[in-house]
Amino acid sequence: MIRTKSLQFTYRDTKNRTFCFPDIDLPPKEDILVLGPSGVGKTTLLHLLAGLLPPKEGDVFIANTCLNTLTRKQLDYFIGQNIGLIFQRAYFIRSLSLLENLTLRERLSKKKSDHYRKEELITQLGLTDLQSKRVHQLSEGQQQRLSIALGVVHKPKVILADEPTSNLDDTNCEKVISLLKKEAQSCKSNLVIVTHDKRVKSHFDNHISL
Ligand SMILES: Nc1ncnc2c1ncn2[C@@H]1O[C@H](COP(=O)(O)OP(=O)(O)OP(=O)(O)O)[C@@H](O)[C@H]1O
Repeated sequence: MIRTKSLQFTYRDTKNRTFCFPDIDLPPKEDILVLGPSGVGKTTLLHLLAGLLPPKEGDVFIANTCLNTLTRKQLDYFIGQNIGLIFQRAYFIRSLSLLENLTLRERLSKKKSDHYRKEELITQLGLTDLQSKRVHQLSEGQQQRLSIALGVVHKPKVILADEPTSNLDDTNCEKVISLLKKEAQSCKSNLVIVTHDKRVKSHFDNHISL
């Protein structure tokens, strides 16, 4: 479940611009696209939902927890357990292999290690032959697919994906959309996707436009 109320945000160095976001009320297991022109604040909204940015005004509720009421330590733990963020630009430890990056993400969530799950994700994303490669040896599209695996490996309650298909060809775009939907379904998670990609829009009914 994701709920926001009267959410506003201002970046410290651009105080003359305040983003005011429409309220969101997303029941468990529902998915939604966030649409809008470049610069309107889509990524900012995603980062507010992920607890990475503190709102100037308003509240974010994830699974009935109001993020604003948590201490820094509680928030870090909550994010690790419940949020799966797939960044627009992928963040990895470049000196580690694909599999080692996944294992590290799983450890950070403090959830039980599940080797079968990692293998399954790697296979579904067509990365089987690459699992021992260091991340810097992967193509951009392969890194984007790894980024998706990192976002869902710990079975988060909320999957937040920022342009998850922008570097992918049609075949991999289809794979990623169906994997995200399947993961959201099997983990009973909400799925929120920021996108400009027409190929993604046709797969979802719900959207908010900023
Ligand atoms: N850390 C930051 N400090 C100051 N301004 C920022 C920061 N991050 C983003 N902005 C500005 O806030 C605005 C909204 O950025 P955001 O990335 O949320 O937009 P977006 O809708 O996701 O854009 P795009 O579709 O191009 O990715 C932009 O004008 C951007 O330059």
